[in-house]
Amino acid sequence: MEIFTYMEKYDYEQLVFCQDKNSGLKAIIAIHDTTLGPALGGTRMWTYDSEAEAIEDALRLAKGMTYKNAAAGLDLGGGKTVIIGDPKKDKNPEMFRAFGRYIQGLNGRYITAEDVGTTEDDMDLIHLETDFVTGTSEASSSGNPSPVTAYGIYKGIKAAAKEAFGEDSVKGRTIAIQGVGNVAYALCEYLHEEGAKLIVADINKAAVAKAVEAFDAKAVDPEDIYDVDCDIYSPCALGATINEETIPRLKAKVIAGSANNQLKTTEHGDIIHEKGIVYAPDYVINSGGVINVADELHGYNQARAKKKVETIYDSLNKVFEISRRDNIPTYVAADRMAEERIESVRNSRNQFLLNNHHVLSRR
Ligand SMILES: NC(=O)C1=CN([C@@H]2O[C@H](COP(=O)(O)OP(=O)(O)OC[C@H]3O[C@@H](n4cnc5c(N)ncnc54)[C@H](O)[C@@H]3O)[C@@H](O)[C@H]2O)C=CC1
Ligand SMILES: CC(C)CC(=O)C(=O)O
Repeated sequence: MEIFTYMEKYDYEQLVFCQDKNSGLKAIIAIHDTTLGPALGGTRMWTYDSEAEAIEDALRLAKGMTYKNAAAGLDLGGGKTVIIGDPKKDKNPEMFRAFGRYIQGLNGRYITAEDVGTTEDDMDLIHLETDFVTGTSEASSSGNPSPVTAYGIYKGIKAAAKEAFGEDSVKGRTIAIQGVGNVAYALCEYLHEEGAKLIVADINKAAVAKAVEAFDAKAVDPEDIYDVDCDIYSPCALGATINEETIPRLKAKVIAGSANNQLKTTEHGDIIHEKGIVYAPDYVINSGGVINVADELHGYNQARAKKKVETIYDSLNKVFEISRRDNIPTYVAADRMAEERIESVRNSRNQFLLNNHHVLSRR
């Protein structure tokens, strides 16, 4: 990958490589766009096959955050970090403290949070070095975002069910859930409570066993989740599972889950649109977590955050309406919504304004 060519093509602002030999830290912070405000996005720790794969993941995830934060109506830009390593084996406190110092060095251009492979404890370690971190265990913090993300996914599944089946109840619907980690386990609780029939798959057998036991879910092998008879497919593991290989196998009328970057390419979004599948754009339906942690920046209020998360239902209705009206795929409708908001703010910032950080104010 020609990195500058790629950054220029998709308008990335900054890519930061962080290395600390002492702790083994190898992290990449990608900042996509800060038109709406500082870039907020989680830190993912994952075993990548190559450095190129890690860079690509950081870039794609950061751009997704720009659109997610814009579509959610937050005054925040988009960024994301990936730490290269196995979260089960390679973590140590010094690693997260070193990472915290790199974040501090960005002086507020980037604010981090949890994502796959990182925890509240990791955020606490980062917090020893910087205030530009959310989702810590402090009483004033919003804590782990996953349960709130799950609540937003539940509301979003209901909006998508209404679009596809004419009613938003999931009672009696069969829902195939890929990955039963932090978000999906909490999601299963909501769906089970309302009477949905659940089919689950995960590469972690213990996670599957827990869901089978708690929600009377049916378990299938990870590779078989695309073939099951279901009304709704809910991708809640990693991205790119909607692709040329899986689309012909999917029987669901709705795709709605928490994973980021679910479409392998935009072409796959076009194909599912043509097939009449209702796709809830990933960054709209999974914005509950970021809405929750962003609330912290104004002094966390749980009730206020929950109320805002519930607007995911209305945002998706708006996306479906635009998609129907203009006969465009839902991912295009969502992109338009997000881009219009960013553009309008960009255009309204066309006058010079002296602020605390401007070179003139140092005189
Ligand atoms: N945690 C949050 O608040 C948010 C999470 N997301 C996204 O939602 C997804 C899930 O996040 P979490 O639940 O926090 O992560 P997690 O790591 O707790 O759960 C992911 C689960 O997927 C499983 N998995 C991985 N590869 C798989 C495969 N090929 N087939 C089946 N299962 C597989 C893992 O074993 C794990 O149990 C991620 O894509 C994340 O980026 C998006 C927004 C917010
Ligand atoms: C986990 C969230 C708090 C932020 C994020 O990175 C996301 O929504 O993907």
